[in-house]
Amino acid sequence: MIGHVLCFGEVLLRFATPAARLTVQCDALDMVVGGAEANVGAGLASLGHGVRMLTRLPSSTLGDKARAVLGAAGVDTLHIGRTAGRMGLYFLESGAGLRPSSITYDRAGSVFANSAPDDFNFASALEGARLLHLSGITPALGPGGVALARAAVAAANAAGVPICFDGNYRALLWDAWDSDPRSILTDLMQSATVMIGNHRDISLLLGKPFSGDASDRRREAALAAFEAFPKLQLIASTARHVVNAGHHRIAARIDTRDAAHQTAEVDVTGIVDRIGTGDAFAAGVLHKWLQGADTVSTAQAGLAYTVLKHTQPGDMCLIGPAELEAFSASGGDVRR
Ligand SMILES: O=C(O)C(=O)C[C@H](O)[C@H](O)COP(=O)(O)O
Repeated sequence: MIGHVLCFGEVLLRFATPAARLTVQCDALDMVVGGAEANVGAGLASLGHGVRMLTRLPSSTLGDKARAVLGAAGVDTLHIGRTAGRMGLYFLESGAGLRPSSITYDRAGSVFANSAPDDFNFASALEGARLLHLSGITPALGPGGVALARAAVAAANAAGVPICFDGNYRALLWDAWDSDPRSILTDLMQSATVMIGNHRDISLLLGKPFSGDASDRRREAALAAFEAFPKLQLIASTARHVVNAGHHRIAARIDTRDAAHQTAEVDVTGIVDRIGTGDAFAAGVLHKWLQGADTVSTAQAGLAYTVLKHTQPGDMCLIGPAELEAFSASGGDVRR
């Protein structure tokens, strides 16, 4: 495979209560395959890019299921290692109205979390790659996850492959061990060319407050990040205002060293599934970044892909390029 995006991270199974139900009210849960980096990979593959997944899965029917779903999305799964052990899981209790959804992780000791850098052939998976995508979830898994993220980044640097890093801050994971997210994430960000994250993520990284939603605050944060991280070329973020669980207002923003563009806000009502929408945003942005597009069309594609994901159940956005290009903020009637 040549010219692919390599996605590195844990693939999970999600077990979700049906719409609006509490766990205590359910006898059955819906199972889908997810995981932040896998979601970005499935989105990019659906948009027509070559994508390879680098991870490790259990040699069980659960691992088979995860690999089959990625393969069906068009992702190259040949570099996925298999070994005895457990699958990382997460449980989603679906919110409704003013009651937000909540997530319970059950992923400690998974095959991926227990892996060592030597369990992966980074150099071979990166051969011919245009980009390595990873996120702040891998180092949040514990000291072993930090070692994995560092090894992936070092291998990409050695191979001259640019890196996209999605902050994906997960307090539940960082708080579960004696972690120092600022120093770990700041160190990884030194190697990033593309950052998916907003002014609050930059605040965490730099230890400076950039609160407030005004556009100039966001620009100030972006410029501080460009100064702190020498390789960084592009920062992509969303501005999300939550009205209730089924209604958000979302804008997309792209900052480069010398330009910024923030789209108009889109009213997203009747949300079917909010999980994975950040990853869909990343996929939409990278889709255009890989084409060398300008800030305006990159922001628009990120916005369109994340808005479209809100209409789809599951973690992954499997919408193709034609529908992405045809997206209009006012929706439309049945196409026939
Ligand atoms: O939390 C994790 O570790 C996961 O990987 C599970 C989900 O697949 C992603 O969290 C989705 O992320 P969003 O696109 O930000 O909703």
